[in-house]
Amino acid sequence: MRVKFSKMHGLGNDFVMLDGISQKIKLTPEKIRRLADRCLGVGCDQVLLVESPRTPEADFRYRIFNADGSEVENCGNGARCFARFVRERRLTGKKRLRVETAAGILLLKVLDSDRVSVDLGAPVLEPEQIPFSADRRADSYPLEINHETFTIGAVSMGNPHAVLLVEDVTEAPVDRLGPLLECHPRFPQKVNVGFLQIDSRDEAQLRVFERGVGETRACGTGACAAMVYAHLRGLVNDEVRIQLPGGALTIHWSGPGQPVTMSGPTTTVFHGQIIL
Ligand SMILES: N[C@@H](CCC[C@H](N)C(=O)O)C(=O)O
Repeated sequence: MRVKFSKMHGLGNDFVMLDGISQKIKLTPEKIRRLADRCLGVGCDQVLLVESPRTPEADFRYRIFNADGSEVENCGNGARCFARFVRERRLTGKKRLRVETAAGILLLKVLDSDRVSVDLGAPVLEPEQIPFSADRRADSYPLEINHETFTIGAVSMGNPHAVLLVEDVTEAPVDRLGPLLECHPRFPQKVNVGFLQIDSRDEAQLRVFERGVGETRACGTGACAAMVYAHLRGLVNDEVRIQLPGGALTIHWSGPGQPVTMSGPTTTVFHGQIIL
């Protein structure tokens, strides 16, 4: 099967974008792993597949696959690239889009200069819905890893996130703790792990070890989860500029029950074809 794709990225979090409306595409975990492989395929953190919606309220459905082949619920940087992709591929001319994901409907607004803003809805904080094993909901939780206790925040932005506060993000033990936390038994569906340094009430820095990928240059839902945790702890204002290794995102959240919005850039790198 010969498939057309676009290679895109949001702050260096990179994607192979597939139009599953104009072409018939049958993906398997093995094909996804090959597409994502940086030596044997195109190379990316996530493969994103655009399909027709299953509900009349949405313009499109988009499905998200991590580089390890697993299908996941949400991807913030991917949502921004999706909005640009469907317009570039002339699948729509709309600047406001409603897109169906496994996590529900996202509202996207195409702004000027290739920027897109995403309304990801309200964060989920109830442990069993994250899912995270805890007796009751709390702003932070003690978590034991190899006989050491860490304090974490647990938030779902449609997909699960753990957030740890660190003094210095450049020195954060991302490579050591990331894989241990990703597969921690208290997160039965595994978890994305964010290491957050607060610089002021309006600025922070973040590195994310992504479930099913490893450390990426940026994680949109990770930045939203980090904002939610910092806000719950009373450390930041309602709007924060979060600096990730690949660049900055602006995140807005005014508190529990309110939607989180994220805005940031999108880049198209090249278009190609591959035999899958
Ligand atoms: N890069 C993403 C998140 C992609 C999915 C994540 N790895 C998961 O397994 O939930 C983003 O920008 O949000």
